[in-house]
Amino acid sequence: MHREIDTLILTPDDMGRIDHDAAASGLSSYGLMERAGQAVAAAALRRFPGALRFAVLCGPGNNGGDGYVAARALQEAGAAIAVYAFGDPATLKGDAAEAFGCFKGPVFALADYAPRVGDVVIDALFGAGLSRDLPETVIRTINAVREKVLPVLAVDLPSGIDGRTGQVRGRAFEAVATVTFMCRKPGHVLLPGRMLAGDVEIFDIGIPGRVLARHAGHSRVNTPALWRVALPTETSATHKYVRGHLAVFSGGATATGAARLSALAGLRAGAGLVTLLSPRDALATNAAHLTSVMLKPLDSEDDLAALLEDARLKTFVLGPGFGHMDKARHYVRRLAETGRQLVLDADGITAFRDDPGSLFQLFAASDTRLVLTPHDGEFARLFPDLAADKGLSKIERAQKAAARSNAALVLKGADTVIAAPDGRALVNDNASPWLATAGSGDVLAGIIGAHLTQGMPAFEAAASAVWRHGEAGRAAGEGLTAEDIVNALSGLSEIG
Ligand SMILES: NC(=O)C1=CN([C@@H]2O[C@H](COP(=O)(O)OP(=O)(O)OC[C@H]3O[C@@H](n4cnc5c(N)ncnc54)[C@H](O)[C@@H]3O)[C@@H](O)[C@H]2O)[C@@H](O)CC1
Ligand SMILES: Nc1ncnc2c1ncn2[C@@H]1O[C@H](COP(=O)(O)OP(=O)(O)O)[C@@H](O)[C@H]1O
Ligand SMILES: [K+]
Repeated sequence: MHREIDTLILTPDDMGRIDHDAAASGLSSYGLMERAGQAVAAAALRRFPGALRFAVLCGPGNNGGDGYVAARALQEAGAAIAVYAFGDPATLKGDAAEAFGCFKGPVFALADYAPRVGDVVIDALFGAGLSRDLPETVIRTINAVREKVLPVLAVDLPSGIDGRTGQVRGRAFEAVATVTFMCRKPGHVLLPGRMLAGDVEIFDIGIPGRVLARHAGHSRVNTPALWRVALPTETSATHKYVRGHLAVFSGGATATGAARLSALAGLRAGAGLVTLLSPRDALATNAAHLTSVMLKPLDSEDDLAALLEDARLKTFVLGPGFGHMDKARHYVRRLAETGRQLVLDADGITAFRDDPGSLFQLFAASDTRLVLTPHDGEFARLFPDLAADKGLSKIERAQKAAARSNAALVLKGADTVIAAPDGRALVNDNASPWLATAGSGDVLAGIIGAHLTQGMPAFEAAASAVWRHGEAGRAAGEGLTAEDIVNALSGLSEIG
């Protein structure tokens, strides 16, 4: 069953406020730590029944406190353990000091840990509180553990991952699995953190949902439950114009493939009709490759103006293989001024690199009608300051860009983030690495266009399209081409 907290992404700051609030409402904070440590021990025993020894590495804060609880629980279960501390455990405070006090056994200095084959490492050095690059002693330990290729179970986050951004602070453990508490943090879903965390187990340590909800921001993992209600419903009264008419701009004679991929994807993703708008010099090439997609000549702004007299044409995709920067800008202006919805991708984005503000201005005063689908390189062309700000997480970067452009923003990659101007953000996690193939982004643009033209709001259209693109990539399997992603779209079982 879907539970709201399974999709929430909370920053370490959110989590700090939640802890504080939970304590203020009478919940024992040591009780939370006790349950956290017990969950870690249970995961360790379940995952590593053949461990010769659990090396529990404990840090100077509450993450270390969880480690001492886990060490005690493992000891009580009869497992062999060895506990190593970074810093003097006598200086621990609060709950962590209590957890240390309850552990009866020797604690050695971290620098003395010599990893040996058969060890399973429980990494309780740093979690949400990591605030700067790791100290040298810890880096040496991580290197020694990695050298011996020992399995690591991380508590909350692998040490070295910044929980807010997913970036590595100097060096990080690579965990087989990570046990975290209540909700995922950005560090579990954004790269490279996601790769280094392994399987993420989310354990409920008993913080009430109402306390979580009070401090939860607008970030979620992209799942169908979040947009399923906005999906178009098929009834027997459906006809092709109800399902919308999507138009895709083709590039010139030598660059037509990308737009055809978008167009075909649009049709498979449910647009009732799709028309490819093609320069005359590319008509013959396009015609030779198209059957169900319709074809119309279009060479100039005047041609476009005539076309736009048909009010049923509400949704456009511009960018894949388009080529002409001036034309792109002029066409986009026309589309904006006549109230059309637009997916702007690839060359369509690059066309505004010298004056991104002019693009944002065109779509500023309305509901969200623009979807921007940049990869990192294209993003930097429209939002150079945000791209350069290394202090921002990918989620924050996308949120700021969406607000500035009044667009639904799809910041692509293996950890695609979809953001809305009102601050909502979804991180996608169902994409297979095989999606990194030429034309894959063109397919995505077509799916988004199809969802828009069927009446979904921009943010939901984009989020559901990214998810379907991911599912289609999985279904198509290893070695897929962009054509395979398109074909897999129609074979997908009902969403979610
Ligand atoms: N509700 C929750 O969120 C709960 C959190 N718990 C645990 O508490 C952890 C967070 O605890 P803390 O906020 O104490 O944070 P951490 O234990 O992650 O680390 C904080 C300590 O490390 C120091 N520090 C930070 N970066 C350092 C660096 N680069 N070099 C040297 N020292 C550094 C800080 O000064 C502080 O003493 C979570 O990750 C989780 O494991 C659990 O106890 C259960 C409840
Ligand atoms: N390593 C990866 N894992 C999963 N998805 C990826 C990966 N790399 C790229 N993608 C996805 O593949 C698509 C590539 O789009 P894009 O960069 O525009 O490429 P192209 O222009 O070749 O179509 C995007 O949807 C992106 O999110
Ligand atoms: K940790």
